[in-house]
Parts: sequence; C-alpha cells; structure tokens
Amino acid sequence: MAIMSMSLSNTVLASSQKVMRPRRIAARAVSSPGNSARPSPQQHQQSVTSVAAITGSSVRLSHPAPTAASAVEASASAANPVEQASKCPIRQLTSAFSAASDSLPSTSVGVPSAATASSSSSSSSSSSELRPIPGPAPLSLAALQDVSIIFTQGLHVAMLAFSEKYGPVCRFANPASLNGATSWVFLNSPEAVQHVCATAVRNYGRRYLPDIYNYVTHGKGILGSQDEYNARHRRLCSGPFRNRAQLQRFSTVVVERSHQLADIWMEAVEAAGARSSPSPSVSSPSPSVSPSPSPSVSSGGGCLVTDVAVHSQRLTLDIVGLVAFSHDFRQVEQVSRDLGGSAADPRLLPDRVLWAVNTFGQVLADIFITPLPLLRLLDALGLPHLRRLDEAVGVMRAAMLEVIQERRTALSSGLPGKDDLLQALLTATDEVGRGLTDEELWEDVHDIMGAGHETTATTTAALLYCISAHPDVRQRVEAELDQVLAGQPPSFEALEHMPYLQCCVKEVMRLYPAIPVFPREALRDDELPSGHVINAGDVVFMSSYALGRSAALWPDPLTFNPDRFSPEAEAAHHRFQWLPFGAGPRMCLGASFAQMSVSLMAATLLQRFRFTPLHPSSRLIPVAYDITMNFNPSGGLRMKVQPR
Ligand code: HEM
Repeated sequence: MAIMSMSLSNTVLASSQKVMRPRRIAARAVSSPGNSARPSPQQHQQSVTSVAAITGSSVRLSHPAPTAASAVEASASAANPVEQASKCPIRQLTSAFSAASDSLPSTSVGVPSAATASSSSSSSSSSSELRPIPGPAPLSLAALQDVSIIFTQGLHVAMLAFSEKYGPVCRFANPASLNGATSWVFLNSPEAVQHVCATAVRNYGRRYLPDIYNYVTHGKGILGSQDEYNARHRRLCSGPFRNRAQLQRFSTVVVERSHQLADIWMEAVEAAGARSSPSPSVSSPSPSVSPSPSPSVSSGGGCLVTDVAVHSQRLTLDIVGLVAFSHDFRQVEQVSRDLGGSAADPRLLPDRVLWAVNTFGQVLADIFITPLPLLRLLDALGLPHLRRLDEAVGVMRAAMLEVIQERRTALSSGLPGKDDLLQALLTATDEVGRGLTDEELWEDVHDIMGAGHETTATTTAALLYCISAHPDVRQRVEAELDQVLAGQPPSFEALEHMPYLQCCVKEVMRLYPAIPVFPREALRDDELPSGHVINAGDVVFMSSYALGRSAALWPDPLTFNPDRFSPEAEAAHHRFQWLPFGAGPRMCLGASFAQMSVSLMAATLLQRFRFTPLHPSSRLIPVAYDITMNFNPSGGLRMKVQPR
C-alpha cells in the first residue's frame, strides 16, 4: 500500500503525500510513557496503524480459478491435490495458504530457476515483437499531469488511470534514478502480473521499500527483509497460520471478542431504550471528520448510530494482540466509553505498549514516503519524527522482549504455554534445527501484528457497509447465517457452510483491498509476455485496486456484486485478476487468517444486528490510503446499528 505509494515518491512525491491522515481508531484511552513523546488528544484519535505496510505475492500456477485465498491456491493445489479437490472455502483457505505462503517458488510449484525463468520468459515472448513500453515523455507536461494524480488521488487511483490512458503496461522515466529506480513500470494485466509473480518470479523477488521502512526495520522482520532472510522467517512464522487446528483456536478469540463488542452495543441500545431517549437523528448524520473524543455516537429508538469503522479498529487490535502474544489491549471495553460519550480516562489503561503501537503507526503513516535525509533534517529542526519513532519502537521492543523472557523461562520450567503465535514461534525451528532469537521473535511478531490489525479492521467495516447498503445481498447473507447457525454462535466450522458470505468477503476485497499496491524490483533485464522490455533496476508496480476495478476484467466494475465469486463465475476468472493479498513469495502471510477473521467478525455482528449506512450516502465508499486503507474522505463509516 504505502509501500507502493512511496514508490514514485520518496523523493519526488515525498513531501506531498501528507494528503490523507489516518483517522482510524483512536487510542484515546492510552497513557503515554510520560515523556516528551506524549501524544496529543488529536494524536490519540489517530488510528493504531502499524507496520502493515507491505505487499505480497503468491505463486498460483495450477489452480483453475481463485476461490478463497486466490493468490495462493494454485501453489497449494500443486502441493496438495487432495485439498485441491475440496470445494470448502475454509479448507481451501487453510490448505492453500499452507503451501503457498512459504513454498519457495522453485521448489513447490515448479517456478523456474533464474536461468530457466529468463529463458522461459524469452521463449514466452519469442513470438511477439520486442516493444518499448508506452508512457509520458520524461519531464513532459503529460508526465507532470499524470504524476499529479498520484499526489492528489493516490497511487492506486493513478495506476487505474495510467492503464486506461497508456494500456496495461506503462513506464514513467526516472532520469535521476531517484531511490535507485531506473524507471517505474505500472502493470495492470493478470498476464503481466503472473509473469512477475510466478513465471519469472526469481527476477522480481525483492519488495521495493521506502526509506523509512528500511530505517525502522534495518532489513529485518518479515515485512522489511528480503531474499533468504525473508524466506526463512516466512517459513518459520507461517506455521500457525497454515495449521487448521491453530486457526480454529484463533477463531475462538475472534468470535469471543466480536461477541463482546455485540454485547456492548446491545447494552447501549437497551440502556437508551430504558431511558426512553428520543430516536437518534438518523436523517442528518454528522460525518464526524474531526477527531472528537467520542466517535460520534448516539443511541435511542432501539438502535445506536456510530462510526462502525472506529469500533472495528478496536476489535481487531484486541484480536491481534491476543492472537500474537496474549496481550489484551482492552480496546473493545473502550467502546462502552465511546458509547457513553465520555472522554476516556487515560489512567484506566496505563498501557505503554498501546501508546507505542499508536505512536509508531501514526508517525509511520505521516512520514511513510518522506526521504530519510529530509527526516533527519526535520528532527534536527525540532520535528522529531525519527526520535518519536525510535522511542515507540523501544517501548514495543522492551515489552515484547520481557514477555519473550517470561515465556522462555516458563517453557524451560515445563509450565504450560499460552496458545498464541509467540508460543508457537518460540519452539519453531528451521531445516537445520535453528530457532528464532529473541530479537528475531520480537521483530516478526510485531510485524505480523502490524500487518494484521488495520487491514482486517477496514475490510470488516467495508464489508458490513457494502452488505447493508445492498438489501438484496443483506437478505441473502442473513438467510445463510440463520440457516447455517440456527441461533448458535459462528465458528470456524460453520464458515465452511457459508459460501455466500465468502463471496461477499471476496467482492469487498476486490473493490476495497486494504493494501492496494505491491511493488517489486527487477534484478535483470526481462521481457513481459506482451513483448515489453523491463530493464534491470526498474521498479514494477502491481495493484490489486487497479486490477479489481479494471473494466477490462470485471463487467460493471464499480458495482458490488458478490455473485462474481460464485463457483461458476470464478471459474472464468484469470488466476491473477483478484489479488488483494498480493501474489508470489511475498504474498500476505496471514491471508487465510485474515479471510477467516473478517468473515467471523462480520458473521457475529450480522447475526445479531442490522446495519443501515448513513454516511457516506453513496454505495461506493470513498477511500484513501496512507499505510493501509482508510475512510478519511467520508470521515468514517457511520451506520445505524439495530438489533435484529
Ligand atoms: C484483509 C486483510 C489483509 C489484507 C488485504 C492483506 C494484504 C496484504 C498484502 C497485499 C500484502 C503484500 C505484500 C507484497 O506483495 O509485498 C501483505 C503482506 C503481509 N501480510 Fe497481509 N493482509 C491482510 C491481513 C493480514 C493479517 C491478518 C496478517 C497476519 C496475521 C498479515 C500478515 C502479513 C505479513 C506478515 C505480510 C508480509 C509478508 C512478506 O513481506 O513476506 N496480513 N498483506
């Protein structure tokens, strides 16, 4: 997402992209560590971003069509034909992910080695003419106009516009080789993406990263690392996310916490009913753009009106904290206070980790594409972005290392461990029996938490909105929920019997991918199947957003229509046309967990409530991206929430 945004950016676009500031959940109840980095109330209103800044890719080579974790499935199928036969969405998810996320392309799915990749690449295009890639002339007016779209509307919108203007492959020159890129190439065809992420993946294995990301990660962790380091950590960390039993256990956390949120909503509605408050003014919702202490909530008349996107952020932060290292951020509890309309008392949650997570995310989102030299200058001039970032990282690291030490001690004493990601990673070893060091553990767990929080929150909020904005879709979802659950809580197993809900999840990710761009670096000269020439040093951008909204791939692309993902319709899709989790060896590590979580959160809430979108009033949600998707352009997703 941002990673991509930064692409063109770092230097050129760098300072401009402050356009959209995240307005996600606010850690309003956070206490700062009591130093100069103490966040202001406004900052507390900022979401708890995190390192979700990434990009992904998978290696789907043989599956006929994407079903669940589309990008992964082919490789999964290649590795496990039994699972391939399964039509069960969750089974597909887990099995697909298990093979895909970590199979190095050359081993499990037969992606050619560097040498063969280049020859296969050449042969694939030997029948076509070599042709230059279209695009604006360097430093021309057209180039300026095009680049201005990135500044004003974001790279995701620009990529769609570029493909409409120049075709599915286009190039922007970078005469000064800013950020080391010889030029920027934008791809918007499944065939080209397949080439980069599968056929010739060895040439494009490295993710392009912004300065600040390299600064923060030092090339470590999962998100910021490259090559063998990344592959090893992916192999070690993916275990829990591809293990069905582990996913099942994680699913109980998701359902329990979602029920907690539902209970709080229900209490608010009932309390308001008992007070006989007047009906909330649903006809004139305030967009609540300002970071007010409460996310503009009102209740009464048998319902409440609130920004559901704020609550979903609280929900997913709790979930990732619990799943990652059994840390309860108690953000859902905070919703009662949101609904009471009172400002939170920071003393109630003296959580330094939460403060750090918030600060880290907020600063990172603010400066994501700003070049490092400029950041150092700003720090020297008294705008200490880097210092605040360092401080937040220090707090998170210290807290996590403490937990790791406690866990190691418990483990060596034979005490029962927790059932979380950290516990699984403490004992994970690679092929030569080597485990993860404490430093590696904290970096990886932190990355996974960061990648999993806002992405799932915004996707869930958008899903609730889209389903509710389409009464026919809502009716079908409700009918499926009622029939499958028969009044019981949703579960991992029950999801397997909810194909229509899965279609809705996929459709929302087509229109609103939480991370819209995944960039790669070209190591050597290469040729796309279309005959276009890629040069060594080019940065190649692919976009799930542009693919998902391409009229060439999807009829009536801006309409929310879950039936696009019925088994019959999916069978006609290109394997690389729906890629919300990226594709190839850098594909999202948590794809199956993400789809499961989003589905379960939505199922739990839709089973108990009916939502009526109030703001924005359009069916298409205006979204922007900083590190991940946000709803800043409409000031959130304000909905009437009514018990069913
Ligand atoms: C709807 C939710 C999510 C979406 C749309 C999403 C999407 C993505 C995308 C597009 C990438 C891209 C990478 C690239 O090509 O460079 C990525 C990477 C990643 N995601 Fe997700 N993600 C989601 C949720 C999660 C969750 C829940 C987790 C963990 C629990 C997670 C963990 C990761 C990690 C660790 C990476 C980095 C992989 C690497 O660099 O090798 N994601 N995600």
